Amino acid sequence: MNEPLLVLDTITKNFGAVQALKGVSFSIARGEVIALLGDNGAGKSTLVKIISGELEATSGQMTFEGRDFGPRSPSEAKAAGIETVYQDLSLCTNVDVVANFFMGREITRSVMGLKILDEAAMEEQVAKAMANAGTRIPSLRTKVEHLSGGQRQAIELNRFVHWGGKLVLLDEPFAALGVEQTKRGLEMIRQVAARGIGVVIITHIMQQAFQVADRMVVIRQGVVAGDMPTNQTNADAVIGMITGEALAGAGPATGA
Ligand SMILES: Nc1ncnc2c1ncn2[C@@H]1O[C@H](COP(=O)(O)OP(=O)(O)OP(=O)(O)O)[C@@H](O)[C@H]1O
Repeated sequence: MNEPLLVLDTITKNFGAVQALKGVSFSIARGEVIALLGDNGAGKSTLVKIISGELEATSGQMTFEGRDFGPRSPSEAKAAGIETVYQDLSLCTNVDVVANFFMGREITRSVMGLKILDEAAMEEQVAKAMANAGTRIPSLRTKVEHLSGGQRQAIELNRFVHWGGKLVLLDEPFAALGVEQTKRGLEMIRQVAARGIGVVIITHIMQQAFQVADRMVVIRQGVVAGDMPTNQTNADAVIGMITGEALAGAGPATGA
């Protein structure tokens, strides 16, 4: 049962002459939150896109739940339970929360031989999912365009969990959010992980990484420059790994 959720083994990615990833290996356990850190251009987004099926690796292997994994499209990754959650890019803003939750998976019932949407049943399921996650939205019939960035993110994460997601990828999820919404977002990530879901979060904000992650993986110039449990490192050591000025294997943490 202790097998990792996702294993990356010597992943490379070339864009023409640019070697964006030069052999990246690490793994993610169920229920683990990994902060993926690195300077601009280090290769973080490329890596996340390979996991989510938006890009194909040039070489290397991945296994997901012990099986070979190499999604050729985001929908293949999604079918396996892996998804990137964007703040609002994948929500339809001109329809309400319930419609977004069920997009493509609507519950229908039959009335005189005609299939119609079972709005009441759908609303009940969304309300339950939101309540379980402690997310409060004034009305589930509100169009998403009237909701805040934080609320939209909460809807996306709830939807992911509800439909059996196993590994969620978040690329700078709080870039456009205020302090309070960021705090709630970080709490929500911990709740998602507590359900056994793996989480990979790209962030440039060290404090967020230390607040939410179990492990830090630092990418520098396309290779893993550091991979350590959060409680065994500190901000100075991580910054050193990001910039390449680290004393290799920077000693034990003295506090973040
Ligand atoms: N589609 C592409 N075509 C060509 N080069 C690319 C492409 N995507 C990324 N790169 C290059 O690959 C390298 C890694 O980029 P990537 O976006 O993965 O970095 P990142 O760590 O996510 O950076 P940032 O924090 O700035 O988003 C960079 O040198 C970038 O210019």
